[in-house]
Amino acid sequence: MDKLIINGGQPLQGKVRISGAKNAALAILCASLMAGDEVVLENIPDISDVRVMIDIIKYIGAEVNWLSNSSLSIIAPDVIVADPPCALVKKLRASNLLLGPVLARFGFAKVSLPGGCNIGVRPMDLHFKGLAGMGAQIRLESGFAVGHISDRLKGARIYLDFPSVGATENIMMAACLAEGQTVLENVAKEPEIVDLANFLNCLGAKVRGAGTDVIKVEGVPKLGGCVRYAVIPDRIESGTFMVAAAATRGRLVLENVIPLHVEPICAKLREAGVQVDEDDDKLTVVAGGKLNPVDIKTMPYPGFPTDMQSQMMAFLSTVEGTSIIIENIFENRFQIADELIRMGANIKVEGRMAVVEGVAGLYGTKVKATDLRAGAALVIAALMAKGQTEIYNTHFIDRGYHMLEEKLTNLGVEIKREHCLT
Ligand SMILES: CC(=O)N[C@H]1[C@@H](OP(=O)(O)OP(=O)(O)OC[C@H]2O[C@@H](n3ccc(=O)[nH]c3=O)[C@H](O)[C@@H]2O)O[C@H](CO)[C@@H](O)[C@@H]1O
Ligand SMILES: C=C(OP(=O)(O)O)C(=O)O
Repeated sequence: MDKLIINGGQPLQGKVRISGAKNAALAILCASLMAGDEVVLENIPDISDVRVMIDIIKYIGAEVNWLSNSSLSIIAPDVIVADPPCALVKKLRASNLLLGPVLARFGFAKVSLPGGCNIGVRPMDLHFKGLAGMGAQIRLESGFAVGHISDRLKGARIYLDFPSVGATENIMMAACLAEGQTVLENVAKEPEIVDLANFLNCLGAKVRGAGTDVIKVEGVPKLGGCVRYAVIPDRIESGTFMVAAAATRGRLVLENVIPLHVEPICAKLREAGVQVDEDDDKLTVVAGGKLNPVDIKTMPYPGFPTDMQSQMMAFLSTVEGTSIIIENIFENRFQIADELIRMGANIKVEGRMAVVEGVAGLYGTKVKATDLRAGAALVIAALMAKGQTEIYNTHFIDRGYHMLEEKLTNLGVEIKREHCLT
């Protein structure tokens, strides 16, 4: 176990380069199992979720080699081990994305129900409904999702009751190898879905409409390889640094960003009185003077992302006035409030609503991350706080932030990591 020790109170100043998107990279790693030839992926973040996913796909039989600290070569096998070990699968949420590709390519899959952060109930009913709609026999057996297909999946019309990111991805991937056309309605529109669709098309799939409510996939018998595919920048890492700059009343230039993907975050920061300027793949965030409280409701993209809610809560805890946050996606994402309260914040949680009364400042103390974004929020709180903060459970933060300490050190932060027993 490690802890992060941060001496706060300084505005963030300087430039930071954003890494590749965790959620796009994880889905694309799963999709690589469907490739008939070598795939070279670039802009892959070297974070613990990616490392675990690589271990899983290697176990399944893929040959995976790092070509640099952010690029990988993958050669998927013809014969696989279709039941990766539960201990690995349970380490991350995105392992649920193995089901569609493995089933579609190899006809059988047995994948433990995924693990990941405890941010709420995370069923897979929509994934199962979609795959079953294409002719797969899917059942839940002692904590495993087990799927069979007798020949090839069959294209179908599938309506999602909720635009689930994972269900959209799983069904879209499987549909690439189905016979005939699949029409997926009420799908998720997140940028990671578009990135995955672009990658699949690079392998020879025929996916249209990603990024809209309806995705149409014309199935092909097999997919090829891809000489080079660069994953999009991480919009949640971008948002985290933007909010950290605002929270510390700093001045930060973010490089390797797609401004459109962070528009919901830019909009809320501007509403709070933070200056956000866009220029191609760069964003400049400048905060100072009096800021305004804002209300936030998390929604599927292009709404405000649930993965940025905790970081905004940390920021708003020192903005004078009352901010209201409504969490519509994951019911346990307010666990962070207790830790912020330890640091002096004034937050009341009532079901899916949190009321944040801005205080003059936070103070450093010992706190623990309860999930990945709660960890990011505590880092932001620590950057603002007077004195020293020790953040425990850093393994959550390591799931999703590439070189966090190095990046913050370059921005003038005093931060170090120490091994600890708890
Ligand atoms: C690896 C990855 O990409 N993770 C992201 C993905 O998670 P994930 O793909 O798990 O999130 P979903 O979009 O599927 O979940 C959203 C909501 O749908 C519900 N649901 C989902 C599937 C299902 O079969 N049945 C069902 O009821 C969930 O309980 C949740 O309330 O999207 C979330 C929502 O933007 C993000 O917070 C996660 O960072
Ligand atoms: C919830 C998240 O990820 P996952 O779905 O991988 O748990 C996240 O990235 O904030």
